[in-house]
Formats: sequence, structure tokens, C-alpha cells
Amino acid sequence: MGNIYEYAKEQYAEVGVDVKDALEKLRKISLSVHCWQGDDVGGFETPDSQLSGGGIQVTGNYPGKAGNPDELKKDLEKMYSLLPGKHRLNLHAIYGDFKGKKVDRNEIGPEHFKTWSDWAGEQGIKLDFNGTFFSHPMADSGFTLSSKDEKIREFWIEHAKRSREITAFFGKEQGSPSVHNLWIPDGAKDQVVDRMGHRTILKNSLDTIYDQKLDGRHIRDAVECKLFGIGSESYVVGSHEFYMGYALSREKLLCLDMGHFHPTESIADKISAVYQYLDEILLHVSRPVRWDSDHVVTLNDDIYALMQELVRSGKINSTYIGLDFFDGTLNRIGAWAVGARASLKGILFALLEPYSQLKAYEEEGNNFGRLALLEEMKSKPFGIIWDEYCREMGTLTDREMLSDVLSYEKAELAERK
Ligand SMILES: C[C@H](O)[C@H](O)[C@@H](O)C(=O)CO
Ligand SMILES: [Mn+2]
Repeated sequence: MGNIYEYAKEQYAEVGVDVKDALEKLRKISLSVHCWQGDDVGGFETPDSQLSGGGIQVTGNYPGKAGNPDELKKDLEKMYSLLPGKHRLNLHAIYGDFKGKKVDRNEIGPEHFKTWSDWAGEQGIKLDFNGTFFSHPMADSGFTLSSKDEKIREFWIEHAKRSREITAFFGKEQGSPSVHNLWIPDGAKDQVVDRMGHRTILKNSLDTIYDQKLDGRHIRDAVECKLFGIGSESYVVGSHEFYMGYALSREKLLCLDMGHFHPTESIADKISAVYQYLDEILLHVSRPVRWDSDHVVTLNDDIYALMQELVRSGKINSTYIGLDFFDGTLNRIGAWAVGARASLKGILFALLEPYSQLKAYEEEGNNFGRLALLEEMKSKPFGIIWDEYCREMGTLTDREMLSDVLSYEKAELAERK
């Protein structure tokens, strides 16, 4: 390997790129890996909890999904062992350790997440959190925080407040901020005439939630917009304009999910726009296929563009990079590993770009030089650098990972009902 790696490094050095420096930068980047790929967004409120309601959907029934916190932790440990670097965990409120008791969403507290926090401390993993505003009878009308029914609204406001308290608890325990992301499914299949009414109610509900001041050393608040969902095709209350305005006026993080815009719209181009006004943002790295389908992330053009934009803009370190995909049709640990590794590869590819040279060509008006160098970079020996990085970080190469995941399936997942 030594010689091939040396050759690869020289290939990059020839265009002014220092591979060691790029790997050093990559080592410091943590993805916030979502827990919900492990069980198709079911959660542990009841033994048979399943994702339901509008705005979000999962397909597939591949055997071996995690059915309780212990199984999920085991799968997470396996998945983290396949990722080079140290990464965070993003939990949802439905994943509490409820110990077989019925705990409704307006009753959850840090006590239900203590075993997660202890486990994360042992593993050296930092936690992020999300309130869960779906898969619940109180969300059946299609409206939660923007509902005109005061009882429904109050229920979800209480849930959000408690979710933020759990987030702050994580932040305190881990000694650095935990990100609380808020996504609600609110919207409607068909035309809504009082669009203004629901948005005004949502704004007021959010203001009530964030009125509760929590220590900024422990929590960061993010709000996630969406264009449309299955079952909310005609109207989504928390649209891009709504949350962009909210984040700007209330100093919140804006969460940009790759699947939450028009299919031809890329969030890569939004980075340099929103960073003119915001200090930090949250991303949900996903792969929409024709709709917000949350396919497993692969190293496709959208990922190249997004990561290039983060690196080129100098904002890679102020951006919380969360993952958000869930596919129940394949080995779930493999899905996690492929998606997270593809995201890291995208970042590495961007870090290996001769940006100053490209920028110089651009400023000189040498558009041919810019185009030719961008094309040249696509066939540099990137895979050799990636493999070496995996080895240096004590994990497996892509080739080795495949059989390792299948062995875990045989040894562990096949035993599950
Ligand atoms: C489970 C997540 O909270 C959810 O995917 C949300 O982030 C989203 O993107 C809904 O479409
Ligand atoms: Mn999302």
C-alpha cells in the first residue's frame, strides 16, 4: 500500500493539494448520525411502535431491526466501528428507555434518556435530540403546533418544552451543546384556505416554547422547513420562508434537509446565502429520489456539490452535519455505514480540491482552466486516499466492510424476530 499511497499523494501535490492536511481536517469533523435508520423510525414507546401519519414515510421490512434500546445500542456500536472518526448520535423522543411503561409525549423527561446519556458517555459519543411530533393520535388531524384546537396545541407545546429540557440535559452531561431540531408534519393534502391562520398559530406556539430560556452552553435550537410531504402535498405550515424568517428573527439555527425542496432545487446553493445572515446551520444529509424518499446517501452529484460548498465557503466547522435517511429494505447497519461513509467521502473529496487555484482561474476570467481542473480532479486516485484514511483511523475499507456487515447480520440480526 505504501507506494500506491505515496503515488496518490504526489498526484494531489502536483495540483497544490496537501493530502495530510486534508485528512487532518477530516479527522476533526463529526457527523450527527441519526438513530432512526436502525428501526425504520419506529421508536420504543410500545413493543410494536411504527412510523405513521402524514409528511413522512418509510418502506421495507428487511428482517433484524432493533426492537429495544439495547439492540439499538448494539447496532449503533457496530455501525460506529465502521466509520472513520468520532461521530455524534441524533436521538428522537420516541427512543426513550421507557422500561415497558406508557409514557406519553407530554410526560417525557431526562430520566427516560439517562441510560442513553450514560451509554454515550462511556462510548465518547455526543448526543443531539429531536422532539417527535408524528406517529401519535394527537397528530392525526395533520396539525400539531399549528392546530386550531387548543388542547392539541398545548399537548405538543408541552412535548417540545420537555424535548428541549432533555436536550439541555445531554448538553450539560457532555459538556458541550446538544442540538435540538424541531420538525413538525403540519400540513394538508388538499387546499387550505386559512393558510395565514395556521402559520400565525405556529409562530406563537414556537415563541411560547422558546420563551423557556435554557443555557446556551447546553443547547442549540434548530427549526426544519419542508416544501411538501406525502399527505401534505398542498400545504405545509413550516415552509422554507416561514422558518427562514423565524430563524433570522429569533436567532435559531435553520435546518436544511436535502429532500425538503423542489426536486430540482439544491441546498448546496443555499449555504452561501443563509450564511450571510446566520452564524450556524444544521443540515440533514439525505437522498431524495423523485420525492422526499430518504434513500440511503450515496456519493452522488448532490453530495459532491453540498460538501464542496461547505468547504469552499469556509463554513464546514460551523455547520452541524446531521444525517437523515431510513430505508427498511436492506441491512440497516449496512445502510447506515454506506450513507455515513458516503457523506464523509464527499467531505474528503471537497477537502482535496485545489480551491485557491480554481478561485484564481475564476478571478482571472480563465473559465476553461477552472472547468479543466474541476474535471481533472474527478479522476485523481481518490479511492486510495480514502482507503488509507480508513486504515489510519482503525476501521475497514469499503471492500472489507461489506463482508463484515454480512457477518454481523448472520451472528446478530438473524437471531431477531
Ligand atoms: C425523523 C426526522 O425527524 C424526520 O426525517 C425529519 O427530519 C424530516 O426530514 C421529515 O421529512
Ligand atoms: Mn430531516
